Amino acid sequence: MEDRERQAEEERVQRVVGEISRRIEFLQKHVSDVKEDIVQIRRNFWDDVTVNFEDDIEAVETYASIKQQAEVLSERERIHRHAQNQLKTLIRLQKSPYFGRIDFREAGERGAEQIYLGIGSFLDEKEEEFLVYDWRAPVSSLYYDYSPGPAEYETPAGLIQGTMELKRQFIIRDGELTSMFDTGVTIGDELLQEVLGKQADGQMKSIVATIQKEQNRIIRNVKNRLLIVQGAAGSGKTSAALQRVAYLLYRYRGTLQSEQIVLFSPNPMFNSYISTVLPELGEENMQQTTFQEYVEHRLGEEFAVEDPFAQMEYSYTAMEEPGYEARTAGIRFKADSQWLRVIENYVDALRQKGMCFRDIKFRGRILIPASAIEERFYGMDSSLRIPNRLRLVAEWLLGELKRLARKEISRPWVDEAIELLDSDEYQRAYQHLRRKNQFTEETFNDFDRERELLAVKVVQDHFIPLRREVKQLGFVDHPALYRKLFESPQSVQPYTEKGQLPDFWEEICEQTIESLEKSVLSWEDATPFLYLKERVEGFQTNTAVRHVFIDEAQDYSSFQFAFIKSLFPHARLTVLGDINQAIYAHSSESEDFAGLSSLYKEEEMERIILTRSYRSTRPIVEFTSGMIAGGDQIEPFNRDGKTPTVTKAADIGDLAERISARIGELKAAGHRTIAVICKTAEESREAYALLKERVPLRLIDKETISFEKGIHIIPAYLAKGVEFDGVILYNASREQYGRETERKLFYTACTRAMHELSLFYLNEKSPFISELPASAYRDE
Ligand SMILES: Nc1ncnc2c1ncn2[C@@H]1O[C@H](COP(=O)(O)OP(=O)(O)OP(=O)(O)O)[C@@H](O)[C@H]1O
Repeated sequence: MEDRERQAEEERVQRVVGEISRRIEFLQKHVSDVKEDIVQIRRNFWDDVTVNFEDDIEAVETYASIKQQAEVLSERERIHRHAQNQLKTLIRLQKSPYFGRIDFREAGERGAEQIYLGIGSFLDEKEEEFLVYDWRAPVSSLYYDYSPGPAEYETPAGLIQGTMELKRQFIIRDGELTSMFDTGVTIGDELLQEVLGKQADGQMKSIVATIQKEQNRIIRNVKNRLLIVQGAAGSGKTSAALQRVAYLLYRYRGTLQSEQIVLFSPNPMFNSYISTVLPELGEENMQQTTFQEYVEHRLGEEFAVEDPFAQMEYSYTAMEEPGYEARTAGIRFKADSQWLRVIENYVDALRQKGMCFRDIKFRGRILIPASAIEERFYGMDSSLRIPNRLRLVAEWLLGELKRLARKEISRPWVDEAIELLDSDEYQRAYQHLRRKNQFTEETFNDFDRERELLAVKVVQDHFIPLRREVKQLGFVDHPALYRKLFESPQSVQPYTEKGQLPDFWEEICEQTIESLEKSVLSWEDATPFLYLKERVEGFQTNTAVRHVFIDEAQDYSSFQFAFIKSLFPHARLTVLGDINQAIYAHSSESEDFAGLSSLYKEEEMERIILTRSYRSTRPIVEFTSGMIAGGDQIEPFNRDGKTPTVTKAADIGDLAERISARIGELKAAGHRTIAVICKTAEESREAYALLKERVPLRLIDKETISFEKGIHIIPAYLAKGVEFDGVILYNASREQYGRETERKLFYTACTRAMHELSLFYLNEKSPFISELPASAYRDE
């Protein structure tokens, strides 16, 4: 019976692959014909349009004819693009047309329908029968949500109920069926075992064939404005997020484009790590950015902005430096929604008084003093919103500049500038006068007129940057506005609720002023400063974006969430995070990202918790979950492996010796991606200097943008979100990981390991290890 089933499935695979091959052949011919058409149209473009500009009517006809021809071309190009995308999907389907089958009998029907699932749909030649269903089709959700028995799925037309009679999985490689198994409750432990047991190759993979039920809820959620996913390390948050992007693009095809989806990633390297998942699924990548990149882009060049990694480096290395406690308290306070309210209250108060303006200067002279701008601003009706008032002030300033430009013409510098003009400019002025018939034929008079014309031009040119500045509201002194909040410890009092301020406030003010004076914006000030600027100028929102994804969301502050929400007012938000990996000094402390969820109504949001961890072997999960509160809730996927090792090194030379030997062992065991994880960039550089003579390795820093297989040295905070076959903790000593604030960083580092985890240390091992039961690791 089993053999017969298998034979039938093999035959079906052959038949479907055969049909796909025929379709590919047909489509290739079609693509090449269309391409030929496009080449022809481009070549003969001007032959096929009638160009005649003799009079207005002819010109209109010419325009219409060009437009029509351009439309024909763009239609052919669209067909070409579409056919090529189809071709790409078919080529992938040809290798592996499907990965699953369900037999589903709808209630009231006699027979069951066989539904085969793959990465895209494929119809038979007559376009009547689905030989393969897209994994995102409504019926496909049965596969992910149910085991054989009663089952139901939602369609746009309503709920469909019935019975699933069979659920089967296939592995098809290069068009051949290599294995198949009928599965029960979860989706094929066998298949998952196989997938998870593989070596990493430096790129994240799609999980389409083995999506788990909980993950499917994340992928298919379309009801809520805010979806919060709290999931253990390695529980598939990023994987589910990317599958979700693919799902949304399918479900809303025709109305949703990939550019309307934005993903905030933890660092630039992460972008490269995940970049192949969507193309593998036949979709284009969404927009990817980091929050830092976004902030810097919006801030322009007003300040040198400290980057978040420099702040992190400070947090983990400067504990003994003076001012550390104050700065840390400042980082936390400025990330909180309390600080957001202070800024809101401050902006409200600015309607009455306190705005800061800059003098408008020209060649070292003040043309319009800040006081005049202020007078104008506060002379307006105070019920007008600040951004509207600023627009009116700008208009007034442009008028003033026009008036002042006329006065400027008689100044001596203008003569000098005219002297420096090249002959073309003279020629143009001369032509201009001629055209306007302003020549009088009296040489002296003409000379004066020419000089006047050139003077007007010179002044206008020199005023261009001033006018631009005014249009961009450059007369508002934002740094001074922000600075005023810190001028004295009392400055901020009127805007706080119940006068609440953090410890060390006086020192925080001093530190902030010191940094602003150097025109450096600390990372903790970057978002608040930008928020203040946007509130004053009027928020420049992005209304085109429909979905925003925030990965590693535990590293965002309440302030940053509020900012993102204001930036994308029409977007739905999917945030994915793990509170146990919150490694920034300002990180969210609560599981449901309280700062964020308070911005939404309860009925607008959904929370999903993922507790199953897929990345690491059972012994690694048992080791790492022991370090964190609530770790007993984390359920390892049952994959066996070696117990983590903890090795003491006698001295730094011995450490290098042992680590290079372990790298050799890991390589010999077939591991392709290996990371030596350090606490900071500083320690990574040290480790690199020590190891580079012994083993070829690559030092990863915050500038690194590509992720590849090989051996890496990497600071823990940059290893966020990525994974390695083998992880070596460079120095898991008490000195490096002894403070409570370092626990989550340590946990994040250890949870990057898929198959093997080795920890080394000098002197005394970290208490996060010694607290664990002795059976969780092997002392060496
Ligand atoms: N359903 C699944 N089928 C196969 N592999 C899976 C599945 N879910 C997760 N994985 C694998 O588990 C690993 C971890 O997934 P992912 O990086 O998405 O987890 P994460 O929750 O984002 O982790 P972290 O918080 O530690 O960054 C990846 O190798 C991924 O391919």
